Parts: sequence; structure tokens; C-alpha cells
Amino acid sequence: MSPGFTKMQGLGNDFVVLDGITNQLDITPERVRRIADRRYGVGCDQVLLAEPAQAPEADFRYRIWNADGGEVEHCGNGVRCMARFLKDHGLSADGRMTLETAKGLTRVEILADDMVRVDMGPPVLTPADIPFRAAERQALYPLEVQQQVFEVAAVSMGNPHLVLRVDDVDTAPVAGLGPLLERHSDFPNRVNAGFLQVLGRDRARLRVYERGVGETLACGTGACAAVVAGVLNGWFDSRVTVDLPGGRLVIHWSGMGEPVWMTGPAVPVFEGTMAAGAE
Ligand SMILES: N[C@H](CCC[C@H](N)C(=O)O)C(=O)O
Repeated sequence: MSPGFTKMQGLGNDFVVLDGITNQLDITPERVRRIADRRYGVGCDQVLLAEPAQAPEADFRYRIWNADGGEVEHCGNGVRCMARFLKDHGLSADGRMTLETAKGLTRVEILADDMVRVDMGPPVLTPADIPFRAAERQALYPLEVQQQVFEVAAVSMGNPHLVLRVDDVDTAPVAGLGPLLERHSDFPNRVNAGFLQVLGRDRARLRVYERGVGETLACGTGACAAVVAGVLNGWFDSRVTVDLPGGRLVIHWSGMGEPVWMTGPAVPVFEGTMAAGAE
């Protein structure tokens, strides 16, 4: 029988969280796909694993896999849930912690009202580091998809994002265009595709077709990338409330070289144990 897990969600972006600190766990892409399957397994958008820190400045390391089994660099909703998991399970005595992921260090603080504030670090905009096939950095890039050309922003928050501005997220072609954008050849590692509706200089709506998952109810790194794209294109001031289908994130970015701050919820749903074969 496998060790326990905790099901958590951040604005409906849902996770199976595993404790690799107390337990020795071997996570494989096949195992992730089984766990993430919403019929044959627990079901989730991403699997998150807590591990002992490797970097001296970090309190813990945490790893992220998308439902398709691919390991990725960062997850905004996930890092909030991981911090809450570590605190609730007595693995962290403090509501403030530094978590290490493949993208680097992320500083997290659980606030008095149970919201979680995260220093997501500065955005990466150099095409080669996103990675994105463009010769030089631009605020918007032409991207051809099935003989149509879209103007998109390209931003990495440790993981790759494109941001496409639309008039109305409710009518945006997320289901049809999302998969084509996710696998566009100009993004060698694939990409998360954000559909952004600007409501004002401090308000936005966003839907995200996530790499390795499909459309999720919320995407934390996607909200950060969308605000960065909007600030760089003159659409936003530095503080923006982003309404996603699953709820609201508050994002703050004061400009180049500065970190992106994200504040939002992290909610435990249930504890469980997976039967042999379901994990
Ligand atoms: N699908 C993303 C990882 C999860 C990001 C998202 N769930 C978030 O809250 O940031 C990727 O492949 O880069």
C-alpha cells in the first residue's frame, strides 16, 4: 500500500501532494499519469512531491509533474498548496519558507487570513531562455497558426508562457487554439497558452490552456506571465487582480529586474491512501 497523499486545490487547479521527506518515493511519469487519471486514479492537474532541500538557502525542495507525466519547472498555485501542506503536516514550523524547484528558489508566506503570498522571482524574457524561437526580445511576436497570425507575448516564470490578448475570454477559442499553441514549433519545450482579457489598468480575466494538462480552472504562473506581458505592453499598472474561471489572484510587478508577487488561496480537500495499482 502506498503512503498517504493530500488532495489540495488552488482556485480549482488541483493537486495530489506527496510527502517525500518522511517517505522514500519513486515517482515515474507512468505513476504520475495513473495518479492524475480522473477515472483510474485520484485525479489531478499536477502531482507535487516534497523533498529535503538540496540548496543551502532552501528549507525544502519540491517537484512538479503535469498530468501527462512531464516534470516541469514551476507551478504557482502548486507552490502555495505545497507551503500549506508542509505547515499543516508539521514539516515546517513556520508559515514562511523558501522552496527550491527546478527553476530556483521561491519564497512563500502563509498570511494571517490563510491566503498565501509568493515571491515568484523576476520574469525571464530573453527568447532563448524561455525558450522561444525568436531572434530578439519584443513586447509582442507574430505567431503563425494554420495560416492565421496572432500577436503574442512570450514570458517565462521558470516555465514557458505565451499570452494572447482577446476581447472576451468567454468566447476565446481556448479548446480549438489552445492545443495548437501548446505544441507550436516556435516553443521547443511546448508552452502554456494564456488568453487575456484586459478590463482596466488594474483588472483582467484570464483562461489558460496549460502545457501537459489542457485548460485548467486557474494557472498561477500564467497569471504572473499575463501581468508581466500587460505591463510591458502598457496595458496594466503594477498591481492587477486577475479573475480566472476558478477565482481571483492578486499579482504585483513593479518592472524589469523586480520579482512578481502573487497572492491567493491554498485549500486542503482530503487526505487519502492509494490502493496498490492506483499509484
Ligand atoms: N502546466 C505548467 C505547470 C503548472 C503551472 C500551473 N498549474 C500554475 O499554477 O502555475 C507547465 O507545464 O509549465
